Amino acid sequence: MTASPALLGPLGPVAPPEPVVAGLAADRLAGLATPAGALGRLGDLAVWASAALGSVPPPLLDGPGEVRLVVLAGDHGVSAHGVSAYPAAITPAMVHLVVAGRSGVSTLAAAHGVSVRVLDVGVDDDLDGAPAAVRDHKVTRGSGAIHLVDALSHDDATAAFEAGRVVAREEVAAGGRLLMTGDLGIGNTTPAAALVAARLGLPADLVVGRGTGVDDEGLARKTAVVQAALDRTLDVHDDAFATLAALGASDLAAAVGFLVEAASTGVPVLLDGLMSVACALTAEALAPGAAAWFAAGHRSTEPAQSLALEKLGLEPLLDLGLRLGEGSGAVAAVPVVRSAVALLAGTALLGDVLP
Ligand SMILES: O=C(O)c1ccc[n+]([C@@H]2O[C@H](COP(=O)([O-])O)[C@@H](O)[C@H]2O)c1
Ligand SMILES: Cc1cc2nc[nH]c2cc1C
Repeated sequence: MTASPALLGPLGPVAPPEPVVAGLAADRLAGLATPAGALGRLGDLAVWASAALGSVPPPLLDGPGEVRLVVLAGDHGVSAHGVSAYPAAITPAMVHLVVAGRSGVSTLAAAHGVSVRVLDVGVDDDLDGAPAAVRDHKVTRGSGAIHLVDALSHDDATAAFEAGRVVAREEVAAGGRLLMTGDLGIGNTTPAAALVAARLGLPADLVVGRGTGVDDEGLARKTAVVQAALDRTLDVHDDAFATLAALGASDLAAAVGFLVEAASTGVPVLLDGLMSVACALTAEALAPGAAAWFAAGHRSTEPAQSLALEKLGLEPLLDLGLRLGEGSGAVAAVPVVRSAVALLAGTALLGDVLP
Protein backbone atom coordinates (compact mmCIF):
# COMPACT_ATOMS: atom_id res chain seq x y z
CA MET A 1 0.00 0.00 0.00
CA THR A 2 1.25 3.51 -0.78
CA ALA A 3 -1.13 5.89 0.95
CA SER A 4 -1.15 9.53 -0.13
CA PRO A 5 -0.89 12.60 2.04
CA ALA A 6 -4.46 13.17 3.23
CA LEU A 7 -4.83 16.71 1.95
CA LEU A 8 -3.63 16.03 -1.55
CA GLY A 9 -5.72 13.15 -2.88
CA PRO A 10 -4.34 10.30 -4.94
CA LEU A 11 -1.00 10.67 -6.70
CA GLY A 12 0.21 9.13 -9.94
CA PRO A 13 0.70 6.95 -11.83
CA VAL A 14 2.96 9.16 -13.90
CA ALA A 15 3.10 8.83 -17.70
CA PRO A 16 6.63 8.38 -19.10
CA PRO A 17 8.39 10.88 -21.38
CA GLU A 18 6.67 10.82 -24.79
CA PRO A 19 7.57 7.48 -26.49
CA VAL A 20 7.06 8.95 -29.97
CA VAL A 21 9.67 11.65 -29.27
CA ALA A 22 11.99 9.02 -27.78
CA GLY A 23 11.63 7.00 -31.00
CA LEU A 24 12.43 10.02 -33.17
CA ALA A 25 15.43 10.84 -30.98
CA ALA A 26 16.70 7.24 -31.24
CA ASP A 27 16.30 7.41 -35.03
CA ARG A 28 18.26 10.66 -35.16
CA LEU A 29 20.99 9.18 -32.95
CA ALA A 30 21.25 6.16 -35.24
CA GLY A 31 21.57 8.48 -38.25
CA LEU A 32 24.32 10.75 -36.92
CA ALA A 33 27.67 10.97 -38.68
CA THR A 34 29.26 8.80 -35.99
CA PRO A 35 29.88 5.04 -35.94
CA ALA A 36 26.86 3.16 -34.56
CA GLY A 37 27.02 3.18 -30.76
CA ALA A 38 30.08 5.43 -30.69
CA LEU A 39 28.46 7.94 -28.34
CA GLY A 40 27.97 5.26 -25.70
CA ARG A 41 25.95 6.43 -22.72
CA LEU A 42 25.95 10.00 -24.03
CA GLY A 43 23.71 8.68 -26.80
CA ASP A 44 21.30 7.06 -24.34
CA LEU A 45 21.29 10.24 -22.28
CA ALA A 46 20.56 12.33 -25.36
CA VAL A 47 17.57 10.16 -26.25
CA TRP A 48 16.21 10.36 -22.68
CA ALA A 49 16.75 14.13 -22.53
CA SER A 50 15.12 14.64 -25.93
CA ALA A 51 12.04 12.69 -24.89
CA ALA A 52 11.87 14.33 -21.45
CA LEU A 53 12.32 17.80 -22.96
CA GLY A 54 9.74 17.00 -25.65
CA SER A 55 11.60 17.74 -28.90
CA VAL A 56 13.98 16.37 -31.51
CA PRO A 57 16.50 17.87 -31.83
CA PRO A 58 16.55 18.63 -28.10
CA PRO A 59 17.05 22.13 -26.66
CA LEU A 60 20.63 22.91 -25.65
CA LEU A 61 19.76 23.88 -22.05
CA ASP A 62 22.08 26.86 -22.33
CA GLY A 63 19.58 29.68 -21.83
CA PRO A 64 19.53 31.75 -18.63
CA GLY A 65 17.69 29.98 -15.81
CA GLU A 66 16.89 26.86 -17.81
CA VAL A 67 18.85 24.59 -15.45
CA ARG A 68 17.89 25.14 -11.83
CA LEU A 69 18.92 23.72 -8.46
CA VAL A 70 16.86 23.97 -5.27
CA VAL A 71 18.77 23.19 -2.08
CA LEU A 72 16.39 22.06 0.66
CA ALA A 73 17.74 22.58 4.17
CA GLY A 74 16.69 21.14 7.49
CA ASP A 75 17.91 19.85 10.82
CA HIS A 76 17.56 16.34 12.16
CA GLY A 77 16.91 15.21 15.73
CA VAL A 78 19.37 12.35 15.37
CA SER A 79 22.24 14.84 15.08
CA ALA A 80 22.21 15.08 18.90
CA HIS A 81 22.91 11.32 19.09
CA GLY A 82 26.45 11.01 17.74
CA VAL A 83 25.64 10.13 14.11
CA SER A 84 27.56 12.93 12.37
CA ALA A 85 31.16 14.11 12.36
CA TYR A 86 29.95 17.75 12.62
CA PRO A 87 27.66 19.77 14.91
CA ALA A 88 24.16 20.91 13.93
CA ALA A 89 25.33 24.55 13.94
CA ILE A 90 26.85 23.82 10.52
CA THR A 91 23.39 23.67 8.91
CA PRO A 92 22.38 27.36 9.29
CA ALA A 93 25.98 28.44 8.63
CA MET A 94 25.94 26.59 5.32
CA VAL A 95 22.55 28.04 4.38
CA HIS A 96 24.05 31.52 4.82
CA LEU A 97 27.05 30.43 2.72
CA VAL A 98 24.80 29.27 -0.14
CA VAL A 99 22.91 32.57 0.06
CA ALA A 100 26.27 34.35 -0.19
CA GLY A 101 27.19 32.25 -3.23
CA ARG A 102 30.28 30.85 -1.52
CA SER A 103 29.44 27.17 -0.86
CA GLY A 104 30.90 24.31 -2.88
CA VAL A 105 27.77 23.98 -4.96
CA SER A 106 27.56 27.74 -5.48
CA THR A 107 30.99 27.62 -7.08
CA LEU A 108 30.06 24.72 -9.36
CA ALA A 109 26.75 26.31 -10.29
CA ALA A 110 28.46 29.58 -11.21
CA ALA A 111 30.91 27.65 -13.40
CA HIS A 112 28.10 25.83 -15.20
CA GLY A 113 25.41 28.51 -15.50
CA VAL A 114 23.00 26.87 -13.06
CA SER A 115 20.62 28.95 -10.94
CA VAL A 116 20.62 28.14 -7.22
CA ARG A 117 17.85 28.67 -4.71
CA VAL A 118 18.23 27.59 -1.08
CA LEU A 119 15.18 27.04 1.10
CA ASP A 120 14.89 26.52 4.83
CA VAL A 121 12.22 23.87 5.23
CA GLY A 122 13.23 22.60 8.65
CA VAL A 123 16.33 24.35 9.99
CA ASP A 124 16.43 24.64 13.79
CA ASP A 125 17.45 28.30 13.64
CA ASP A 126 15.78 31.60 12.78
CA LEU A 127 18.33 32.29 10.03
CA ASP A 128 18.43 35.96 10.94
CA GLY A 129 19.77 38.02 8.10
CA ALA A 130 18.84 35.53 5.37
CA PRO A 131 16.44 36.86 2.73
CA ALA A 132 12.76 36.32 3.60
CA ALA A 133 12.39 34.18 0.47
CA VAL A 134 14.74 31.60 2.01
CA ARG A 135 12.36 31.17 4.97
CA ASP A 136 9.03 31.40 3.09
CA HIS A 137 8.56 27.63 3.11
CA LYS A 138 9.72 26.81 6.63
CA VAL A 139 7.60 24.01 8.07
CA THR A 140 9.42 22.87 11.23
CA ARG A 141 12.41 23.64 13.40
CA GLY A 142 14.22 20.33 13.16
CA SER A 143 12.65 16.88 13.24
CA GLY A 144 12.21 14.10 15.79
CA ALA A 145 15.10 11.72 16.53
CA ILE A 146 13.81 8.84 14.42
CA HIS A 147 14.98 5.98 16.67
CA LEU A 148 12.86 7.43 19.48
CA VAL A 149 9.89 9.24 17.90
CA ASP A 150 8.41 9.98 14.49
CA ALA A 151 10.34 12.62 12.58
CA LEU A 152 7.18 14.56 11.73
CA SER A 153 3.46 14.62 12.39
CA HIS A 154 1.34 13.65 9.42
CA ASP A 155 0.26 17.31 9.06
CA ASP A 156 3.84 18.62 9.03
CA ALA A 157 4.87 15.92 6.54
CA THR A 158 1.93 16.91 4.33
CA ALA A 159 2.78 20.63 4.61
CA ALA A 160 6.42 19.97 3.70
CA PHE A 161 5.46 17.70 0.79
CA GLU A 162 3.05 20.35 -0.48
CA ALA A 163 5.73 23.06 -0.09
CA GLY A 164 8.03 21.00 -2.31
CA ARG A 165 5.32 20.70 -4.96
CA VAL A 166 4.75 24.47 -4.89
CA VAL A 167 8.49 25.14 -5.22
CA ALA A 168 8.78 22.81 -8.23
CA ARG A 169 5.91 24.66 -9.90
CA GLU A 170 7.65 27.97 -9.17
CA GLU A 171 10.90 26.71 -10.69
CA VAL A 172 9.11 25.62 -13.87
CA ALA A 173 7.22 28.94 -14.03
CA ALA A 174 10.59 30.73 -13.77
CA GLY A 175 11.76 28.95 -16.92
CA GLY A 176 13.29 25.76 -15.53
CA ARG A 177 13.58 22.95 -18.10
CA LEU A 178 15.96 20.73 -16.13
CA LEU A 179 15.64 20.74 -12.34
CA MET A 180 17.82 19.40 -9.51
CA THR A 181 17.38 18.93 -5.78
CA GLY A 182 20.19 19.41 -3.33
CA ASP A 183 20.24 19.04 0.45
CA LEU A 184 21.81 20.66 3.49
CA GLY A 185 21.46 19.33 7.01
CA ILE A 186 23.78 17.83 9.55
CA GLY A 187 22.58 14.31 10.36
CA ASN A 188 20.49 13.91 7.20
CA THR A 189 22.31 10.80 5.92
CA THR A 190 20.78 8.91 8.88
CA PRO A 191 17.09 9.43 7.99
CA ALA A 192 17.89 9.11 4.28
CA ALA A 193 19.56 5.72 4.85
CA ALA A 194 16.60 4.65 7.00
CA LEU A 195 14.14 5.60 4.23
CA VAL A 196 16.09 3.50 1.72
CA ALA A 197 16.31 0.54 4.12
CA ALA A 198 12.58 0.68 4.86
CA ARG A 199 11.65 0.79 1.16
CA LEU A 200 14.04 -1.99 0.18
CA GLY A 201 13.48 -4.14 3.28
CA LEU A 202 17.17 -4.10 4.20
CA PRO A 203 18.91 -4.10 7.59
CA ALA A 204 20.76 -1.00 8.80
CA ASP A 205 24.27 -2.41 8.34
CA LEU A 206 23.77 -2.73 4.57
CA VAL A 207 22.70 0.89 4.06
CA VAL A 208 24.60 3.01 6.57
CA GLY A 209 27.67 4.95 5.43
CA ARG A 210 30.03 7.44 7.06
CA GLY A 211 28.21 10.60 5.90
CA THR A 212 30.43 13.59 6.72
CA GLY A 213 33.09 11.13 7.92
CA VAL A 214 32.18 9.48 11.23
CA ASP A 215 34.80 7.18 12.76
CA ASP A 216 34.16 3.50 13.50
CA GLU A 217 32.41 4.27 16.80
CA GLY A 218 30.22 6.85 15.09
CA LEU A 219 29.40 4.35 12.35
CA ALA A 220 28.34 1.77 14.96
CA ARG A 221 26.16 4.37 16.75
CA LYS A 222 24.62 5.46 13.45
CA THR A 223 23.89 1.85 12.45
CA ALA A 224 22.22 1.22 15.82
CA VAL A 225 20.11 4.37 15.44
CA VAL A 226 18.95 3.37 11.95
CA GLN A 227 18.18 -0.22 13.05
CA ALA A 228 16.21 1.02 16.08
CA ALA A 229 14.30 3.43 13.82
CA LEU A 230 13.49 0.62 11.39
CA ASP A 231 12.36 -1.71 14.19
CA ARG A 232 10.24 1.05 15.78
CA THR A 233 8.38 1.81 12.54
CA LEU A 234 8.08 -1.65 11.00
CA ASP A 235 4.28 -1.54 10.92
CA VAL A 236 4.20 1.45 8.53
CA HIS A 237 6.86 0.35 6.03
CA ASP A 238 4.20 -0.67 3.52
CA ASP A 239 2.86 2.91 3.49
CA ALA A 240 5.34 5.19 1.72
CA PHE A 241 3.97 8.46 3.04
CA ALA A 242 3.65 7.25 6.64
CA THR A 243 7.24 5.98 6.38
CA LEU A 244 8.36 9.40 5.16
CA ALA A 245 6.70 11.05 8.18
CA ALA A 246 8.12 8.48 10.61
CA LEU A 247 11.69 8.26 9.27
CA GLY A 248 12.23 11.38 7.15
CA ALA A 249 12.23 15.09 7.97
CA SER A 250 10.56 18.17 6.53
CA ASP A 251 13.38 18.92 4.08
CA LEU A 252 13.21 15.33 2.82
CA ALA A 253 9.39 15.41 2.54
CA ALA A 254 9.70 18.66 0.56
CA ALA A 255 12.21 17.00 -1.78
CA VAL A 256 9.76 14.13 -2.35
CA GLY A 257 6.98 16.61 -3.15
CA PHE A 258 9.31 18.49 -5.50
CA LEU A 259 10.23 15.28 -7.36
CA VAL A 260 6.63 14.05 -7.61
CA GLU A 261 5.51 17.43 -8.96
CA ALA A 262 8.32 17.69 -11.51
CA ALA A 263 7.63 14.19 -12.84
CA SER A 264 3.85 14.68 -12.85
CA THR A 265 4.18 17.86 -14.87
CA GLY A 266 6.71 16.31 -17.25
CA VAL A 267 9.88 18.14 -16.25
CA PRO A 268 13.14 16.13 -16.02
CA VAL A 269 15.24 16.07 -12.86
CA LEU A 270 18.94 15.33 -12.43
CA LEU A 271 19.36 13.59 -9.08
CA ASP A 272 22.21 14.21 -6.65
CA GLY A 273 23.50 12.10 -3.75
CA LEU A 274 21.90 10.05 -1.01
CA MET A 275 19.16 12.47 0.06
CA SER A 276 18.05 13.22 -3.48
CA VAL A 277 18.00 9.53 -4.49
CA ALA A 278 16.31 8.35 -1.25
CA CYS A 279 13.59 10.92 -1.93
CA ALA A 280 13.34 9.75 -5.55
CA LEU A 281 12.73 6.21 -4.27
CA THR A 282 9.87 7.49 -2.09
CA ALA A 283 8.55 9.62 -4.99
CA GLU A 284 8.45 6.51 -7.18
CA ALA A 285 6.52 4.63 -4.48
CA LEU A 286 3.98 7.44 -4.14
CA ALA A 287 3.69 8.17 -7.86
CA PRO A 288 4.67 5.06 -9.83
CA GLY A 289 6.43 5.94 -13.05
CA ALA A 290 7.98 9.14 -11.69
CA ALA A 291 11.50 7.68 -11.96
CA ALA A 292 11.30 7.74 -15.75
CA TRP A 293 11.73 11.53 -15.44
CA PHE A 294 14.91 11.21 -13.35
CA ALA A 295 18.54 10.80 -14.38
CA ALA A 296 21.29 10.14 -11.84
CA GLY A 297 23.97 12.84 -11.74
CA HIS A 298 26.55 10.91 -9.74
CA ARG A 299 27.33 8.01 -7.44
CA SER A 300 27.83 9.13 -3.85
CA THR A 301 30.03 7.21 -1.41
CA GLU A 302 26.93 6.28 0.62
CA PRO A 303 25.92 2.62 0.12
CA ALA A 304 22.21 3.44 0.42
CA GLN A 305 22.47 5.76 -2.58
CA SER A 306 23.85 2.98 -4.81
CA LEU A 307 21.20 0.55 -3.56
CA ALA A 308 18.42 3.05 -4.27
CA LEU A 309 19.81 3.86 -7.73
CA GLU A 310 19.90 0.17 -8.57
CA LYS A 311 16.28 -0.24 -7.46
CA LEU A 312 15.29 2.75 -9.61
CA GLY A 313 17.22 1.33 -12.58
CA LEU A 314 19.43 4.44 -12.83
CA GLU A 315 23.13 4.42 -13.73
CA PRO A 316 24.98 7.50 -12.43
CA LEU A 317 26.72 9.74 -14.97
CA LEU A 318 29.69 10.50 -12.72
CA ASP A 319 31.50 8.44 -10.07
CA LEU A 320 33.98 10.77 -8.39
CA GLY A 321 33.90 9.71 -4.73
CA LEU A 322 31.93 12.88 -4.04
CA ARG A 323 30.03 13.15 -0.72
CA LEU A 324 29.45 16.88 -0.35
CA GLY A 325 25.69 17.00 -0.86
CA GLU A 326 24.19 20.45 -1.63
CA GLY A 327 23.30 19.20 -5.12
CA SER A 328 26.98 19.26 -6.08
CA GLY A 329 27.03 15.89 -7.88
CA ALA A 330 24.02 16.84 -9.97
CA VAL A 331 25.47 20.22 -10.91
CA ALA A 332 28.83 18.62 -11.77
CA ALA A 333 26.95 16.38 -14.22
CA VAL A 334 25.19 19.25 -16.02
CA PRO A 335 28.00 19.58 -18.61
CA VAL A 336 27.55 15.88 -19.40
CA VAL A 337 23.83 16.43 -20.08
CA ARG A 338 24.61 19.50 -22.17
CA SER A 339 27.20 17.47 -24.11
CA ALA A 340 24.59 14.82 -24.86
CA VAL A 341 21.92 17.22 -26.14
CA ALA A 342 24.49 19.25 -28.11
CA LEU A 343 25.69 16.09 -29.88
CA LEU A 344 22.18 15.03 -30.86
CA ALA A 345 21.20 18.54 -31.92
CA GLY A 346 24.34 19.65 -33.73
CA THR A 347 26.03 16.63 -35.31
CA ALA A 348 25.41 16.12 -39.02
CA LEU A 349 23.49 13.13 -40.32
CA LEU A 350 25.60 10.56 -42.16
CA GLY A 351 23.00 10.43 -44.91
CA ASP A 352 23.54 14.14 -45.60
CA VAL A 353 27.32 13.86 -46.00
CA LEU A 354 27.65 10.62 -47.98
CA PRO A 355 28.05 11.16 -51.72
O1 LIG B 1 25.02 13.62 -0.98
C1 LIG B 1 25.49 12.70 -0.29
O2 LIG B 1 25.42 11.52 -0.65
C2 LIG B 1 26.15 13.09 1.02
C3 LIG B 1 26.96 12.16 1.65
C4 LIG B 1 27.56 12.54 2.85
C5 LIG B 1 27.33 13.80 3.39
N1 LIG B 1 26.51 14.67 2.75
C6 LIG B 1 26.26 16.03 3.33
O3 LIG B 1 26.71 16.05 4.68
C7 LIG B 1 25.65 16.30 5.59
C8 LIG B 1 25.12 15.03 6.17
O4 LIG B 1 26.14 14.19 6.69
P1 LIG B 1 25.98 13.62 8.17
O5 LIG B 1 27.23 12.87 8.43
O6 LIG B 1 25.84 14.83 9.06
O7 LIG B 1 24.76 12.78 8.14
C9 LIG B 1 24.56 16.97 4.77
O8 LIG B 1 24.66 18.35 4.86
C10 LIG B 1 24.79 16.44 3.38
O9 LIG B 1 24.55 17.44 2.42
C11 LIG B 1 25.95 14.33 1.58
C1 LIG C 1 31.39 22.21 6.05
C2 LIG C 1 30.21 21.37 5.57
C3 LIG C 1 29.60 21.69 4.36
C4 LIG C 1 28.51 20.91 3.93
N1 LIG C 1 27.75 20.95 2.83
C5 LIG C 1 26.85 19.99 2.92
N2 LIG C 1 27.03 19.33 4.03
C6 LIG C 1 28.05 19.86 4.70
C7 LIG C 1 28.65 19.55 5.92
C8 LIG C 1 29.74 20.31 6.36
C9 LIG C 1 30.40 19.97 7.65
